[in-house]
This record gives sequence, structure tokens and C-alpha cells, in this order.
Amino acid sequence: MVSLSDLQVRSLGACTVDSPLALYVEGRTTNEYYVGETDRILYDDTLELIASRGVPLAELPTFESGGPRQKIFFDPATTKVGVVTCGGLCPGLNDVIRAIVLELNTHYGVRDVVGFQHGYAGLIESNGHDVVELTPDFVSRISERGGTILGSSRGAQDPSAIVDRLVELDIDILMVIGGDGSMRGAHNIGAEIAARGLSIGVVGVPKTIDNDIPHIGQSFGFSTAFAKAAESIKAARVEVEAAVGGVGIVKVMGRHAGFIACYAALANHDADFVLIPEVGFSLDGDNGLLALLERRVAERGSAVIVLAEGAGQDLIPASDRRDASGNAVLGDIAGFLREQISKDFANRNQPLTMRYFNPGYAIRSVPADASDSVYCARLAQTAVHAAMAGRTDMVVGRRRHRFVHVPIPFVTSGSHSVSPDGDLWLSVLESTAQPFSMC
Ligand SMILES: Nc1ncnc2c1ncn2[C@@H]1O[C@H](COP(=O)(O)OP(=O)(O)OP(=O)(O)O)[C@@H](O)[C@H]1O
Ligand SMILES: O=P(O)(O)OC[C@H]1O[C@](O)(CO)[C@@H](O)[C@@H]1O
Ligand SMILES: [Mg+2]
Repeated sequence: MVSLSDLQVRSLGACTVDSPLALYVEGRTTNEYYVGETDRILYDDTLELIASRGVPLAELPTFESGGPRQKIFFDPATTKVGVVTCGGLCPGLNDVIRAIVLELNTHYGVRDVVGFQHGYAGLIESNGHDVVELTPDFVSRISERGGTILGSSRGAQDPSAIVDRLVELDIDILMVIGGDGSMRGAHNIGAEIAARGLSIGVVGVPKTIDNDIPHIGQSFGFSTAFAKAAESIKAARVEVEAAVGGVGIVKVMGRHAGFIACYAALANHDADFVLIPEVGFSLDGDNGLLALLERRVAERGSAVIVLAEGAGQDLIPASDRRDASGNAVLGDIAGFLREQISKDFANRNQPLTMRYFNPGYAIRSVPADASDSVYCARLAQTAVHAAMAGRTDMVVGRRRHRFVHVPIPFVTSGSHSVSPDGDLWLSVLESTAQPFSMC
């Protein structure tokens, strides 16, 4: 059960420096669009949930609000900030970098901003990666490009060596743009900083096209990524409708969470089946995928399956392979399904035209769309406000339209996934007309 103490954000110390942004917030109190500095944002969103806690108002779990403060911890004239991007690519990484640099420069007057190349590896001196000066000019057009101008990487790095490097370079704030693994790394760096009694802030902007980081609302780039995946589903629909016995399989990313598959399928209602890691399915039996597929092709002439890469892993031999960061390398469920479906149609002498689409990296290497660009900029601005106010070991998020600060240990204590009992999965079932249980 979440408690207020889980949501307390760590601070480097008292805020005693006048913020250059003080005028913007002077005299403002909480309203529909703004949350006052001393006010907090509710974790629960229904009366019943709140009432069920049975605690006084002041003890309800609540988040610290994001946004500029009147007083800040760091003196902008002497503050140096480092930025790093880690893990897989995601639309909007460059938008976040750009907005961090511009917010620091334009509003706070922080001139000293540097970028570390290729993730945490760039913070290990012996790796020999250059430290890049991030100026407003340098970042002005970068959001037009996909990827990250800083590069990224996976793989473990020693937090002690990273803190040595931060100290050597006089960094006051490290901004980490990365996924769950990166945030675990950021927490370890923050712990090493605290153990040495240093005043270096570590603030994260969570990144994941899988949308699997909990408590932050929707992650940036997710919407761009699923829109791109939806293009392949549309193409699959066109292909299978023109074929005899057309069956399309569209495999999309989603190691442990099926959000991309669900949203991409819902985007244009072109899917007949959506298979995700959170909901098991069988191949055989009256309610198994093969029988259902056979019936759907008989009824409608064709079918499209949207497949998250992490779905149906229990149907194929388990692999103990891991990537450099320790993430499980998944088995090839798409290859397995193609083979099984082909065999099944052949056994029944039913014509089959299989069309396989794997949009793969194409959905995460594109630039952010306009909506995601706005979201990236606002998350980055919120992260800068938090960092300048001395907050540390935290990430920014947006819950029910309010920007919030979330402690890193809270976001890394679990993961966000599609609930089989939730309204998103119900929408998918309604859209595809696939049965509630395929087992
Ligand atoms: N448990 C952990 N503890 C400390 N550092 C970690 C941990 N997991 C990952 N990291 C570090 O964070 C960086 C990125 O991690 P990872 O490759 O898992 O990607 P990620 O941040 O989770 O992004 P995504 O999974 O969305 O691509 C790597 O340098 C890795 O060493
Ligand atoms: O090939 P890479 O870079 O390890 O990334 C693959 C993984 O990255 C993710 O997109 C998360 O960033 C997963 O969905 C996917 O399995
Ligand atoms: Mg991850």
C-alpha cells in the first residue's frame, strides 16, 4: 500500500537563492491550471479510494508538484549541468535535451551545460568519450532529428567512477534521460553522492516507448511510436484484404508491456487479434488462436494479428540470454506463430497468404510528433525547475494533467503494464471482437 513517505522527494538542502523565475509565480495560488508550491497532488483519483485509506487529509499519499519555485538551491551563475541519455532510443530524446539546455540558459541564466556521450559509458573517463558543450545554438534544430545527439548505450557502469567524473568536472546537476534501468543507475549514483556528502543533484526524465514506467502518466515518445506502429497495421490490413486467405502478423516492441500493441491496434481498428505479454493465450483448442483465426478468416476473408514481442513466451523454449544491461533477450514468438499458422492452414488444405510486418526500430527512431514534442519540452522544463530547487533522486511525470516530482525508488519499485481487468484491455477486446479468454 502506497504511503505518503514513499512519495517524499529528497532535497539537497534549503532553497535560499532568489529564482530568476520568481516573478512568474509570485502571488499565484492553486487553481485549475497551477499548483502552489506548498500544495500537493493526490495519488488517488476517486472518493472511494481516498475514503478507504481511513487517514487524515494530511496523511494521504500525495506528490510534490512540479514547476518553478520562488527560491532555489543552486546559484545559476556558478551552476554546471550534465546531461546523459541511456538505454534504447525513443522519439523525443532530442526535444528533451534541447528544452533542458534552453530552459537553463534562457530562464535561469545557467551557461555551463555539457552532454555525456553514449549513456553512462560516457561518464567513465577511461572510455575516452568527449564531453560535448551544449549551447542554445548547438541544440536549436536538434528536435527535427530522431535518436539522440548524445548517443546512448546499455551495460553496467561503476557509480563510484561516475561520481569521480562528476566531481572532476565540477558538475552540480546530472540530468538523466532514460528508462527503468537508467533510473536504477541514477539512484545508485545519487546514493554514492549522498555517501560522500556531496551536493550534486540527480534528476531524471523517464523515457520508454514501452510506456512501462509506473506512476508518471504516459511516457514521452510513446504516442509517436504507437502512431508509427499503426501505419504497419494499416498496411497489413490492405495486404491481407487483397490476398486469398490473407493473414497478417505485425510484431511490435513491448518486452513486458503490451501498450504499443494495444494503442496501435486501437488507432484504426484494423486488428483482429492483439496478443500481449500480460494476457496468456493457447494455440490449440476451441478457444485457441488457431481455431479462432480459422473462423475469422472464414467469416471475413482475412485477419490481422498484432503481436507484442513479449507475448506468448511460455509457448516457446525459454532463453537465458541477457543483453548488456541484464534485460532478458526474448524468444522469437513471431517466427513460431508464422510456422504454426502455416502448418495448421496446410493441414486443413485451406489457402493461406501470410504477410509479416516487423516495424521494429522504425517506431522508435523517428522524431517526436508535435504533441510529443510539446510534452517533452514541458517535462524537461519541469525537470530543470526541480533540479535548480535542489531536488534529487527523482523523476518528473504528469498525472491527470499535473506535473509532479516522483522519487526514483518509487518508480523503480514496480512496472506499469496492461491490466487484463482494466478498461484499456476491454477497449481492445471490443475493437477486435477477440474473446476474453483465448486459453
Ligand atoms: N539494476 C540496475 N542498476 C544500476 N544500473 C542499471 C540497472 N539496470 C540498468 N542499469 C544501467 O542503466 C543503463 C540503461 O539501462 P537499460 O539498458 O536497462 O535501459 P533502460 O534505461 O531501462 O531503457 P529501455 O529499457 O527503455 O531501453 C545501462 O547503462 C545500465 O547499466
Ligand atoms: O535492441 P535494443 O536496443 O536492445 O532494444 C530493444 C528493446 O528496447 C525496447 O524498445 C525498450 O526501449 C523494448 O521494447 C525492446 O525489446
Ligand atoms: Mg528498460
